[in-house]
Parts: sequence; C-alpha cells; structure tokens
Amino acid sequence: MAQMYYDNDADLNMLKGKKIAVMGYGSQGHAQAQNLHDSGLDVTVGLREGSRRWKQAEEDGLKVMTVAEAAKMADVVQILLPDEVQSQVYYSEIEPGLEAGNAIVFSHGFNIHYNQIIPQKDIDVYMVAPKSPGHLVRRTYVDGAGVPGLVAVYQDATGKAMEMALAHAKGVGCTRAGVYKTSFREETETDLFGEQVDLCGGVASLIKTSFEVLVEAGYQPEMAYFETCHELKLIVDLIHEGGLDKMWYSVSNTAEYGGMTVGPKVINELSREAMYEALDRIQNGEFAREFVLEGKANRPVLTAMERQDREHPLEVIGKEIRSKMPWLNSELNEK
Ligand SMILES: NC(=O)C1=CN([C@@H]2O[C@H](COP(=O)(O)OP(=O)(O)OC[C@H]3O[C@@H](n4cnc5c(N)ncnc54)[C@H](OP(=O)(O)O)[C@@H]3O)[C@@H](O)[C@H]2O)C=CC1
Ligand SMILES: CC(=O)[C@](C)(O)C(=O)O
Ligand SMILES: [Mg+2]
Ligand SMILES: [Mg+2]
Repeated sequence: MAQMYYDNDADLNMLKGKKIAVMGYGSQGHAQAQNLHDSGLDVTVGLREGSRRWKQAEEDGLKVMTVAEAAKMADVVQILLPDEVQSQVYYSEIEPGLEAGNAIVFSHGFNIHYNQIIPQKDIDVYMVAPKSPGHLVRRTYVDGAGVPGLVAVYQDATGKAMEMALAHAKGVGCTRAGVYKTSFREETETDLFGEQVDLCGGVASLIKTSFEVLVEAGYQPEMAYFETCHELKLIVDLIHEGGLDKMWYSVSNTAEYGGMTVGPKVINELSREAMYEALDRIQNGEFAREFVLEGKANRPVLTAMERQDREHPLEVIGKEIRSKMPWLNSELNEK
C-alpha cells in the first residue's frame, strides 16, 4: 500500500518565513499560488514581461515579478510552466537565481525524469502533484475541501525535503484529501499513461469515434452528441462517487447487460496491445523525445490537430447544444 499523509502529518511552519515563487499563472499556477497564499505563506508569482496574467495575479492579491527576479528572491521555486518550456526557462532565468539550500518544486516529473532539467546537487528537488485539473484545485480549496495529491522527493540536499513537500502539499490543500508518496519516475510514467490512454486520449477517441459511427449511420448529430458525450459526465460522476459498482447499480439492467457484454469487444485485446505500446514509449523515453522536439519546433502537430478537432462535427454541434445550457460551468474553458 502506498504511504499516505493527511493534515496532521504536515507542518506548515516548514515554509513559514520562506519566500515561495510560483512560476506561471495558468491552470495549476493560479490555483496553487492562491491556495498557498490563503494558507498564510509568502507567495510571489513569476511571469514573463507583458503576460496577460500579470494583472490577474495582482488583482488576486499576489505579488508579481519577472521569472528571473522571482527566482533570485525566492527560497522555494515552484515551476508551473508548460512542461515543454520549463527546461529553457530554467536554464536561462531560474538556475542563475538559485542558491545552495533552495528548493525547486514540480507538479509533474517530466523534466526531471527525462533529463530536461538536471538540477545542481546542493538544492532540494521535490514534487507536489495535485491529481486534478488546476481549476478544481482552487475551487475545492475555497470550498474548504481539497483534491488528493502526490508527493515525491528527487533530491534531498537539506535533509528536510520530505517535510517541505508535505508542508507544501498542505498549503495547496492536498493533505485535506490525502497525499500519497511516490517517486518522480512513477508519477511521470503513470501520469503520462493515464492522460494518453484513458483520461484525455482514450476518452476523446471513444467519444469521437462513437459519435462518427452514429452520424455516419444516419442518426441526427444532436442525438449522437447526447449519447456519446453529454451523458458521459453523468455516468463518470457515478463511477467517481462509488466505483463501477455504483454505476452498474444505477443504470438499467439493459444498460448493465449490454455494457458488460459489449464493452470488452470495443476496448479489446487490440486496445490492450496499444496500451502496452503507449506505456513502452513512455518508459523508453520515445514519447518524451517526440514531445520535447514538438515543443522546440513551435508545436506544429499540436497546432494542426487542435484546429482539426475544433472543426470536427462533434465540436461544432456540441458548441451549439451547450450554448443552450447556460447552467454549464464555463470557468474551465477559460484556461
Ligand atoms: N493542467 C493541469 O491541471 C495539470 C498540470 N500539471 C503540471 O503542472 C505544470 C503546469 O501546467 P499547466 O498549469 O497546465 O500550465 P499552463 O499551460 O496553464 O501554464 C501557463 C503559464 O505558464 C506561463 N508561461 C508559458 N511560457 C512561458 C515562458 N516562456 N516564460 C514565462 N512564463 C511562461 C504562461 O504565461 P503567460 O501568462 O505569459 O502566457 C502562463 O502563466 C506542468 O508541469 C503540468 O504537467 C500537473 C497536474 C495537472
Ligand atoms: C490534469 C492532469 O493531471 C493531467 C491530465 O495529467 C495533465 O493535465 O497533465
Ligand atoms: Mg495528471
Ligand atoms: Mg499530466
């Protein structure tokens, strides 16, 4: 069983009197910086000159500096920039500001695990990774709850890195929900696998392909959208609350029988092989190399695929249907 920690296992005093710089004010940055600040810690946001989020962070009550200034000033530097830019920004703007005994903090181990950032030996390197999209990290904290998280220590120069990581996780609100101990390698490989195969990639392909099949078979796109996309959240909520068991209990016997017998034919042995192939490419570094090169080339594949996705009939009809549902939360679309 993974080792777990809660509020009582973590001492915020480990971070009191220390200056924390949170680099980036995107999905995770805005959430974790505000949570740490509201937990009574000294937080400065590091951004590039001209960032459209500079004003936002100030309006949220936070100090803002350039990344280089914030790195120089801070004792603890949390890097919440997109993974593909972290290495370049680290070497040009962050590393020159680091001193022995400082700490650098990640919410995903990609750059450390795949050697894109090789930290100097005299600093702590730890991870606090909320298992949640950033906007929910903030929303649940404000509601008095928290999202579960992971902590890991890669380098312990001060002998206090684990205590620092737990304090940091407490400041972000994760120890309210429970924090699991892991390693940079385990977090990186499982996180990439999850988002590629299941959470983001797998689900997106399942939705798109099943939508296409219904539309190609002559059904109205509205019907296809409701069946393959809209209702998915309601089903996933049940799984989230009570596992597959609660979902099977709640749906009709017809859905249960059909789902149990047909599901394994759709996600089948071929899919299992594809999952193993994805995992291999994560473990052997091929995916990392591809993604790093994509970043260095200014994201040509991502740009093209995002455009193709936006033009997909599922997205076109979905946008129209959602515009008739003003109660849907639009906050998550703002990133
Ligand atoms: N998104 C999520 O929910 C999760 C993310 N993570 C991890 O958290 C980290 C951050 O991801 P995420 O929050 O999605 O990142 P975002 O893409 O939301 O971060 C954008 C922020 O980074 C800044 N930025 C981008 N490029 C530069 C640059 N060259 N110099 C200075 N600032 C720059 C942007 O500045 P500007 O305002 O100027 O554009 C913006 O403030 C990653 O390691 C990711 O894997 C982990 C768990 C979940
Ligand atoms: C939200 C999250 O944890 C992801 C899917 O791993 C990510 O955004 O990288
Ligand atoms: Mg993740
Ligand atoms: Mg991820």
